[in-house]
Amino acid sequence: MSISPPPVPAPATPLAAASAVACHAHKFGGSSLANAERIRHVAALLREEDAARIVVVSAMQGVTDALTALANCALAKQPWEDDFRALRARHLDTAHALDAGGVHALAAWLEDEFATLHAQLSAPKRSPEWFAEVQGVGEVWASRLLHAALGDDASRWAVLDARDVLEVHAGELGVGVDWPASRARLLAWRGARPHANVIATGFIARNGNGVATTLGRNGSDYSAAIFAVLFEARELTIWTDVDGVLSADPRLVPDAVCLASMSYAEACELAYFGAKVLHPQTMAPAMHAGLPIRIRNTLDPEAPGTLITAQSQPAASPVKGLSLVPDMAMLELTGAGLIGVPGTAERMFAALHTACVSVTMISQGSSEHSICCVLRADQAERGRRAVQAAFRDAIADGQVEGVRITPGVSVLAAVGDGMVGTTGVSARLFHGLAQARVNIRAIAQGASERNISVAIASEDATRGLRAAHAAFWLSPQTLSIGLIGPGNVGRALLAQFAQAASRYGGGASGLDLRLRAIANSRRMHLAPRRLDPGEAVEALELGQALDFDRFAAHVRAEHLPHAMIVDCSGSDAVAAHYADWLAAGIHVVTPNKQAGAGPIERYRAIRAATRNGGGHFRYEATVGAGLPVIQTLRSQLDTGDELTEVEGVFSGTLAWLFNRFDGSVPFSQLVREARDAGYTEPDPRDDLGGLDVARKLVILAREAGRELSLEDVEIESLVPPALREVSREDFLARLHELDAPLQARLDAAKREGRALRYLARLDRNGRARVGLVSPEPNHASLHSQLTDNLIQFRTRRYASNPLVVQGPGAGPEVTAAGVFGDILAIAQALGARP
Ligand SMILES: NC(=O)C1=CN([C@@H]2O[C@H](COP(=O)(O)OP(=O)(O)OC[C@H]3O[C@@H](n4cnc5c(N)ncnc54)[C@H](O)[C@@H]3O)[C@@H](O)[C@H]2O)C=CC1
Ligand SMILES: N[C@@H](CC=O)C(=O)O
Repeated sequence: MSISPPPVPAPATPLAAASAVACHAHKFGGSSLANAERIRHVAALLREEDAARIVVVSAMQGVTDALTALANCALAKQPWEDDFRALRARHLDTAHALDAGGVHALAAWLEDEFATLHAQLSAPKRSPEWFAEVQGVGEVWASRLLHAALGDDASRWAVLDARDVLEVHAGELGVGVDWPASRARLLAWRGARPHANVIATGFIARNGNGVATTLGRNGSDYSAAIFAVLFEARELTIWTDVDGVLSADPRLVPDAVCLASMSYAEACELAYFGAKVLHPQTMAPAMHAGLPIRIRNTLDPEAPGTLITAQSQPAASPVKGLSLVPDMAMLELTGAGLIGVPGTAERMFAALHTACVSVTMISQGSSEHSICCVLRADQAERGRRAVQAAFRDAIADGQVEGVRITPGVSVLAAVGDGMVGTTGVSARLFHGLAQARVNIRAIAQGASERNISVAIASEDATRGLRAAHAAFWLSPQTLSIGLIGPGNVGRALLAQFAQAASRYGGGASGLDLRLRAIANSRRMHLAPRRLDPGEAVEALELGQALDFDRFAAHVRAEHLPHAMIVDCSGSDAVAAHYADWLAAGIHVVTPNKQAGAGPIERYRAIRAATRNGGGHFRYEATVGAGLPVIQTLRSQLDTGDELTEVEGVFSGTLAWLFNRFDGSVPFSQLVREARDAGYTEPDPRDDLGGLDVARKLVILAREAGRELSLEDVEIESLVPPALREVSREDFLARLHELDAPLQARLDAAKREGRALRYLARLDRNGRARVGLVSPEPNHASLHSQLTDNLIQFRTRRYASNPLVVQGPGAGPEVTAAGVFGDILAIAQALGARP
């Protein structure tokens, strides 16, 4: 789209010279003037500035709509008195609050105003001028309210009713300004009012006959630009209730960012395509006069806002903003008879013009076999009939197939001066949309290269907008992370996240790990943007009841490129969700062995989900905690080797216990110490009963392609039968019952000059056993220490001398590091260079 601003004739007598001061123009919208408190706040903002000021005001929030409704009711002879009284009361209340001492006689003045309005609404004569007078009176009231709010300073301010000065006419493309006449009137008006500062009414004006009129919806911004030019202001600040122009609608894109600067052309493109920036008409006088416009937040005046000037400032992204126009329809004219025939487009668009149908986007392939355009949905049927009528004969002759309307369409536009001459912008947009599975129905890019527009199904619109935003504003390696299970391991992981925050916050590495949700067995907390890892556990205390579906849906945010759930629980109930999460594209990382060693059908479903294009699944920390056990095995298998046997110490807890157990301290006391150190499973019977070791053996066997299950493993339990079924608390209370049988095993081993070790073994025949043994004195397990795991792989390549992985195999820190490593490995697979 190209906007050519209407000419703004140079002043015959410079007004700034006439008024002798260069001023700064401000415009306050209805939200900034919603009540007495806001109006006082605006007055305070104005008092802070030393320069001369011209301030253009809208009506108080909602007042123009209320006046329009009153006028419509009066026209339709429907009751309007109640609404009139409410409007009067609202203004009088505000007047009393702002002019309590009656210094400005504001209430009395307003009473007169409302009496006039009442008479107007009751009058039998109704004309367009009448309507404009009723509709525009809110700005007159607002200007007086703000004047009163200036208090002692008010004497330095004059109030300007724009109808005394601003002369406009209905132009072909909207309201046009009669610049020479307006300038002359302003000079005359100014001559009688030498005040340094002026409050002018927005929205309203007069026509050449001196009759009241308005500048159309959102006309106050236009008024502000016109007055800024007329007063030759250095800059125009438009005050609103947001921080500036955002990269996309923040209600749809939570990650939308405030733009520091943009060009007039960018602002026009965005405004036209649905972003609530400024109406393009507003920009026209400013563009012509080279007037900088700044958008600022009344509620946060310190925020720098967005500066709109002729020159686009260089920015990180070639795209400045994304906009979305909903409620559109696509009209398509197709037929072999269109090919190479001149004048087809002219006929189609002339028909639409005659039917008063506005066209938003046009697309035609070079084959000329079809031509399509996007229209407002409520004009689509009218457009279809018009085009059908224009091509009636060609349709009857079969040269044109017909006119088709596709409803439910939205137009998504990427806008930016930086797109001009930059390669790869459309590739990024289309790739982002493709990743979000958004189908593109039609594409348009003008030769200005400032705008790429796509027509997409409205049901995909929000997802498409978010995906496109992520493609341009976020690192493509932004991971939305949900953590389940902030226990020993989960908390250690949070601490590691906190420590690495500066590295993985989307900075130099490009990788942005965003913790956005946390859950324990009872509660969850979902953060819209980002959770501070240092405060996540505390936030959980105030969370809501755990609901896995909502948790996963939140983590899989459409506005973020990737989603990951990190399960640091030991729960089977959580593992039961993995296949669904993976199938939905959510990556899963876990130290929880329940999935890798759980029912074989579930394991197969998980594998199938990852194979069929789902998320990545990594669970390195399930065996050997932070040790590279699974990846070592994988790299052998992936390079063509074959596992024949695996044997070793698979439990950090049992390694630590039997490294320490020499009879000097009861076994039960050592178990308590291991538990306190965070080595044991949530229920230490999983370690002592051999289940934890058996699970790890199953995981490795399955990794090597064997369909082993827990039932296939011969397990020796160190837990006496009487303690196997009791509650965890009872078990811990009766731990001493382990002491005598284990002391007896130790004594027997010592008598043979041996020690005890709990070993796991999968032999070449597929036999799997875990249990307590007294190994030969030269066995490697006797030369390990503390929580050392020792995993010996015998493969075809490592046949006579096994491949050994050894090191600490339990503890929150090393386990969390293993989990963190898996997260980074997935990020790397997604393209990050952590
Ligand atoms: N501690 C260690 O050295 C190692 C632990 N692991 C594994 O790490 C996992 C966690 O171990 P720890 O942190 O020591 O356990 P923990 O008992 O300290 O923490 C478990 C956490 O999971 C949560 N949780 C339990 N059931 C849940 C459910 N149904 N839904 C949501 N949350 C649930 C709990 O609320 C708690 O926050 C276990 O699967 C364990 O096998 C793996 C390797 C080493
Ligand atoms: N409890 C387990 C923790 C790691 O899987 C162990 O002691 O090895």
